[in-house]
Amino acid sequence: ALYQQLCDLTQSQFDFVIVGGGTAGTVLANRLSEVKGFQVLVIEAGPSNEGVLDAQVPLFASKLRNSPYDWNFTTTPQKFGNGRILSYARGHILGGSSSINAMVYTRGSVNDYDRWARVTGDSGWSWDALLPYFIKNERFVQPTDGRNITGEYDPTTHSFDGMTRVSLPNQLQQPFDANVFAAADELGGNFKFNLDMNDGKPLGTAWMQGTNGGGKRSSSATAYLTREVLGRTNLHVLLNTRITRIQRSNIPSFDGPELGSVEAFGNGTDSRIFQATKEVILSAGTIGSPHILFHSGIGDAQELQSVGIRPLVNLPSLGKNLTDHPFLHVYFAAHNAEPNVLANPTLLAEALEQWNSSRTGPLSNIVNHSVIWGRLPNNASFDDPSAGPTSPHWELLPSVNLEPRDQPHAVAYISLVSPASRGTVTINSSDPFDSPVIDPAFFTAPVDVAAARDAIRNIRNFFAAKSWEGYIISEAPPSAGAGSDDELDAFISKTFLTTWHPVSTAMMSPRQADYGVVDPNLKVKGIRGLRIVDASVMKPYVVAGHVQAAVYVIAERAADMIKHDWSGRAAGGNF
Ligand SMILES: Cc1cc2nc3c(=O)[nH]c(=O)nc-3n(C[C@H](O)[C@H](O)[C@H](O)COP(=O)(O)OP(=O)(O)OC[C@H]3O[C@@H](n4cnc5c(N)ncnc54)[C@H](O)[C@@H]3O)c2cc1C
Repeated sequence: ALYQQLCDLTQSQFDFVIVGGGTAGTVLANRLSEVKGFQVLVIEAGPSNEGVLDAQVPLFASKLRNSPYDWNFTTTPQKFGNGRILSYARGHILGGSSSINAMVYTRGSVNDYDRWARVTGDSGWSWDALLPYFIKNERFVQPTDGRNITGEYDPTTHSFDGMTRVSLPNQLQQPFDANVFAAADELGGNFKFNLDMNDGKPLGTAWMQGTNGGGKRSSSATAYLTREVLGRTNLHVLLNTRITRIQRSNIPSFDGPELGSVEAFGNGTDSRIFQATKEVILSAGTIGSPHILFHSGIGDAQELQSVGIRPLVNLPSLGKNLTDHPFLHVYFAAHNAEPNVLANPTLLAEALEQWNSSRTGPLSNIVNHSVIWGRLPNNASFDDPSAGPTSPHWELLPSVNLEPRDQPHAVAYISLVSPASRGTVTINSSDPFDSPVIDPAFFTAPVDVAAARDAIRNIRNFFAAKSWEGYIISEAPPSAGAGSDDELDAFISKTFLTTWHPVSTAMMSPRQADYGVVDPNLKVKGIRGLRIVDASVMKPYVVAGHVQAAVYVIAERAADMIKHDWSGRAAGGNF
């Protein structure tokens, strides 16, 4: 059942209490409640995703940022950005960030996951071992324009009966899309055509795939918490309720949790304690999970004491290793560029009518229709921060005319997907309602600056291809004319943003390691009965791609681990 507010739920004790109904939390809610003997509670701070148009129409995704469906965090002043502060979106809605994200679906590379397996000592985190979970998660569907998509993807890479809808662009944007692939064929090399970027070897130019199906966003809420799932009598989803702390359980139990209760606050002043008899599972995300743990006395003991929190478990790695992908925009003035639907009220009204009636047209698309993944040259004078030769250093996302600018334009969004910089999440007060202090420390590793320069030079080469003659006029401000390393660095420093992919603040480490936050089974070190299942556990290497697919497989695998650990012990267990 779905409860809109704290006072609607009378039951206080459950087998599992999942904190955060986001991308990972809703997967767990679905999978754990498949076991009829498990009583499962999910607590989400945000409201329902039902009826939120901006969370349904793919091209409206950007309207969800700086809205009530966003936690509206900001970063600390960024050193490389001359003190600039960035807004740092995180989903505050059922489905979490999967309900507000840009819907790009990329799995990452074979090397990314094989590195996780190597550094955690658990082969279950390798690409081959996780492949069944990608398959379990994905449901590939046809685009809504009904075109023949042969040659735009490799069907053998995909699953057609999983949960999260994945598709190709629902309507092509011509001549832009055709030009992208003509330029890729013309230039080859870094840009050569790749039939499917999701087969573990993403390098090259590929058609974009997104978590939208039937012309609508497919979030973890729409895919995993369907009406039928919400109808299960053993699943309870509580909205608009914020968890501030995890505490010692007052239920005496030999194999039950040590920290088995959570402190919950509703939208008013009402508060309650919920008890888990088996496990509390933190799925509050890369920012939310460490934030709750700090206020529960878990983290670096000295840092906690300095803000007046009594330490319970000393875990110095918590909140460290924040890893994110910096983001840049490079603009090119363009002739005949396809119109900006979002900026023209007449076109927007027509497009919305089309979307309402058939889920087709420009609003049914995610922002990008294609993507280019590339690597720094082999002779680069830095230690390679990537996971290996199948992992890109940068991603170029060619797009057209989607931002309010004076001139029609093409734009390349650049994401640096194998960064070496590491930041932190900390707290500066003992009040759990105060925002955490977020420092992604972008570009503090020089190799990240080198990768950004290389990406900018590559997108210039790409748009200089003959295939763009008559379309691209010239590079536009603010990057136009920045040629030397120093000039490029100045442009990067003035303009970089985030791709909103923070991970690793509660990283995995081998079971016996005295660093790290969770073991390879995602159990918090030094505490019984507490797991973390979300993007924060990625061993301090983000996948070289957009991260939601990785979060889905982490959650799917975690659900199997949890079922396995409690199988036979679930009252009336039913597998
Ligand atoms: C604007 C944006 C664009 C993105 N674009 C893409 C993209 O195109 N492709 C891609 O692959 N990835 C993208 N990402 C990243 C991806 O969506 C996230 O990495 C992923 O969804 C994170 O999943 P999670 O389960 O770790 O956290 P989330 O999905 O963020 O879930 C955490 C949940 O916990 C809840 N919560 C937090 N604190 C509390 C608390 N104290 N009490 C109760 N509930 C709490 C939150 O409200 C949220 O619902 C984007 C992210 C953002 C924000």
